[in-house]
Parts: sequence; C-alpha cells; structure tokens
Amino acid sequence: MKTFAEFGLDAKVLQAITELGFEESTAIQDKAIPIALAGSDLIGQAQTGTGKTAAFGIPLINNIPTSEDRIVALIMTPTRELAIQVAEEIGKLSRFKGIRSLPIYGGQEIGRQIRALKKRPQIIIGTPGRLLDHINRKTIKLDDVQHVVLDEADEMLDMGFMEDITSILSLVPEQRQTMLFSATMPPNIQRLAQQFLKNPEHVSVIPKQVTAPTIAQAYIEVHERQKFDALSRLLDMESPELAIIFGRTKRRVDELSEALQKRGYSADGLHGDLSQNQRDNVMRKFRDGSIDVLVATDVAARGLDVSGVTHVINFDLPQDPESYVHRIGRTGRAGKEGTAWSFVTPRETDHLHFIEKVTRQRINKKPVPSIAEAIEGKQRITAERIIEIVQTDSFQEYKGIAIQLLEQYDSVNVLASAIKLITGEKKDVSIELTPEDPIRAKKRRPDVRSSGRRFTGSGYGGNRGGSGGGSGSGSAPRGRSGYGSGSGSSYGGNRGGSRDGYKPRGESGRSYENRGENRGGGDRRPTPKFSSDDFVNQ
Ligand SMILES: Nc1ncnc2c1ncn2[C@@H]1O[C@H](COP(=O)(O)OP(=O)(O)OP(=O)(O)O)[C@@H](O)[C@H]1O
Ligand SMILES: [Mg+2]
Repeated sequence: MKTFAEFGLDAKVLQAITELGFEESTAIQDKAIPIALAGSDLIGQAQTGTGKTAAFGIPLINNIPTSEDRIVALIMTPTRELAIQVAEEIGKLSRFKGIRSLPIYGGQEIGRQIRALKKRPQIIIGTPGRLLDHINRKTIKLDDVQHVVLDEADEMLDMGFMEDITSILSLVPEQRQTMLFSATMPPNIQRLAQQFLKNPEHVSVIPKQVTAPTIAQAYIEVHERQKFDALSRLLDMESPELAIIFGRTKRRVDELSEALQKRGYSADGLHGDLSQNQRDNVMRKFRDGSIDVLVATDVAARGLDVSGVTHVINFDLPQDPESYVHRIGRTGRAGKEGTAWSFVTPRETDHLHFIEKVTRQRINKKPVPSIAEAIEGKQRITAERIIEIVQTDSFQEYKGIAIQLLEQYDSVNVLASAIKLITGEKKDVSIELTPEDPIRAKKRRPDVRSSGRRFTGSGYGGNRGGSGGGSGSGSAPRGRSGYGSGSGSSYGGNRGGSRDGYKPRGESGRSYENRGENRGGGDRRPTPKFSSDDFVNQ
C-alpha cells in the first residue's frame, strides 16, 4: 500500500483525500491510479468496498483542469442511488480543487437538472436512460468528453442498458480515456470493452476469496412462515447499528418494512416502484441514522456505500451467487467488520451450497435465535446505552430522583425496572407475509453460456489456489477460511446470455422491470409467480 502523496497528485486533491481520512491507498487504488493518471484505458476488478470509486475518481479530478467549462468526464452507473453516491464522493474529492460535478438520473425533475447543467459541470455522473434523454434534448453535449467511466458495467448490461450505453459512447470523441469497472467479465462485457476501450490495462486485485474477508457469514435454516419471527429475534439478538435486509420482490419489501414498523423497529423500504422522492428520503434517513433498518430489493445490492452498516440479512436468498456477493458487500467495507446472515428454507439448501461453491466460502449454519437470546441482546444494548451515559457524565439532572427512589426501594429492583422500561417491549403483533417460492438450485451446466458468467480470474475466482482450510468448522460466523479449493468458479446456468437483447421500454415507461429478483431464473419458471409489478425498476 502506498500513501497518496506517492502518486504525485495535485496538492488540492491530496488535501481532499486527507480530509476524507484516507491514509493509505487500497490495493485496487494502488494499481489503478497510476495507470489512470497516465491517461490509459483500464478495466478494473476488485472486491466490494475496496475503494473503486476513488480509484477512478482521484485521477479524473486530478487530470481535469479547473479552467475547463465543458463536460469533460462522464461516469455511468446502473442505479440512481449509485449515481447520487458517486457524485457525492467525487464532490468531496474535488472540494479544494473546485471541479464541478453533477448527478443526472431518472425520476428527478428534468427542469431542475437542466438548470443545474447551466452551471457548467465538468463531470457528469448519470444513469444511461436519463443521460440519453438529455442528449436527445441537447441539454447535454458530449463533444468535449475526454474521460468515460463505466461503473458496475456488468450490472448495467444485465439491466438492459447495452443499447443506451452504445448510443452514448458513439457520441463521445474517440480520442478519450475509458475506464470500465465490472464485477464479472462475461462475453458481453468483453465485447463492450473491445468495442470501446483502446489497449486497456487490466487492473485487478485477485482476492483469496470472492467476498471481502471482513464479512462474517452465517445462515439460518428456517421455514418460509417462520422467517419473520426469526428476523425479529435476529435483530434483537444482534442489535445492528445499521442493517440492510434484502427481500426478493417489491411486494416482499413493502410487506416486510411495514411488518417491522408494526413490531416497533425503525425500518423503511427501498425499491424501484417508489417515486424518486421516496427513494431519496429513505436513503437520506438511512444514511443519517434516523432509520436503522433498510429493507430493499437488489436495487440496493450494487455499489451502495453507507458507513455503519454492520449487518446484511438475506431474508430471501438471491437467485445468483453474484448477487449474494454484492448484497453482503454492503457491509464489511473499507476494512471494517460486518456480518451477513441468510435465511434458507429447507428446499433452498442446494442453492445455498451452490452459492458456497461459487464464492468458495463456507457459510456456517446457525440455529434460529432463541427468545432468550433475543431478550439478552436487547438488554445488552440497553446496558451499553446506560453505561455510555454514565461515562459521559450526562445524567446530573436525574440524580435527585434517583436518590429519592433508592431511599425507598432496593437498588437492583430499581435498576432492573429502569432497564425494562428502556428496553421496551416489542409490540407482539402477529405478522402474515405473502409467502415467496423457494429459489431453485441451479444446475451447473458446463455449457458455453455458463463459461461467460464466470467470476474471472482477474476478479473473482481465478487463481485463488485454495488457500484456507475450507473446513468451515468454526461455529462462529467469523470464520475466514477460504472454502475449499474446488473446481473452477464458472457458475452456471442460464443467466445473462439473453439479456443483452433485452430492450428497455422507451422514455416514460422506462421501467427496467424484470431486473433483480428473478433474473436469470426467468426461463426456468414457466408460469411466473410474480406480476411484472414485483420487479425492480432502475
Ligand atoms: N484509501 C482508502 N482508505 C480508507 N477508506 C477508503 C479508501 N478508499 C475508499 N475508501 C472508503 O471505502 C468505502 C468503499 O469505497 P467504494 O464505495 O468506492 O467501494 P467499491 O470498491 O466501489 O465497492 P462496491 O464493489 O461495493 O461498489 C467508501 O466509504 C470510501 O470512502
Ligand atoms: Mg463501487
């Protein structure tokens, strides 16, 4: 690892990095920054939460002259939340240098964006659909763009953005730098890279394991109907600082967040059917801690970086191992520890093993938390909160009443009653969720298509050489052992292949349905159980 001073960056960029508290570069930054600074094209791959945003953001900001008043850099992201987040990080990094950047995404009032564009940002961060909209209205011109970044490129293609991206890139001058970040390198990404990148350098951090080593993973076997009670107990037992709970469908997310609220948790839901205003509100509340549980579809699986997320819970298993990796990657970021739990119905154990195989990571089974563990967890948190107040000495005005009480009652009884009061009793409302079908295990078919959906050696998988015992015997989910050394990491099946051809509906109806929850499984379900309303939008 290097210090950022060693890259020879502009002093103002360096100052911003210091301000952000980054001391050393991460592995991907180490490799990518010098190449990007030199202006070369690059393809980047690294684990979740390892600072890929800054890996392309720092060189961009460094290389753009302050005097520039045209759009010289374009960053594309698959989701709106990600566009906003990347814009924030770019904003922080360019604070002292004074580079102007602007997020452009669907769902936000276009007039507002047009007004903001008049301030002449040099960097635009956008989702492909809305970008194209502006290009067609001639409110965004790409004639002067010299740098393009495709973040989460594989996800953008999976969402059906191939055509939009191709149209956009064909309007950018050939003489430019293009950087592509992608978790996987399926053939459609390779084609995209071939078409739009010039002699790209492959920059990848080959991990020992696909998932970040700082994420402890466990699963609980539970029947569909018991999931909600298991979730309540798990939340009580673990008392996460911030948690993201993933559900399979929009309906699931709605029901689940409502049910959690009924039980007294501070939770809210995020999915593509909400208005952009609602989506922004939920994210804002989650980021500032006014809610501590975010229930989401896979729309939140990629790229989102919220500090303080200690837990990810897969209330429903994801269809793809890849999605599993990204979902749990919302915790354990930037070297912090995190815990990931997954609920697995008995019929889904094969699917779980498939996820283990692909991620080469043993996921330990844990029992459903008991009521006693749940209560104990809640009490522990109350005790911690009390001790915090004791230590900060911020209780003076309560001392009088405390003395009075202790004159009349036994001290242990008084304190126990106070703890009971603070801990509060969760409202024991009974909750009935609409059941979801179990995920079916994918058969790993060694056919041509599966080879495309491979966690490539340069990113996931590859030559990890099976370090680690893979015994998975530890009972705590802290186990870090690599999972076996197993066979190749190609993973199967039927995902992907047909998606490039998927064409998003035009303009107003631009709702990238079908994404997420059921992706890849579509053709295995002759009679889909979900209506299209259940699927995630962009
Ligand atoms: N050198 C660094 N030192 C400390 N923290 C860093 C450093 N670089 C980035 N970070 C922080 O790490 C967190 C994760 O970064 P980022 O979101 O860029 O990860 P990512 O690799 O893009 O992950 P994902 O694959 O999930 O999109 C951010 O909060 C970021 O500010
Ligand atoms: Mg990212």
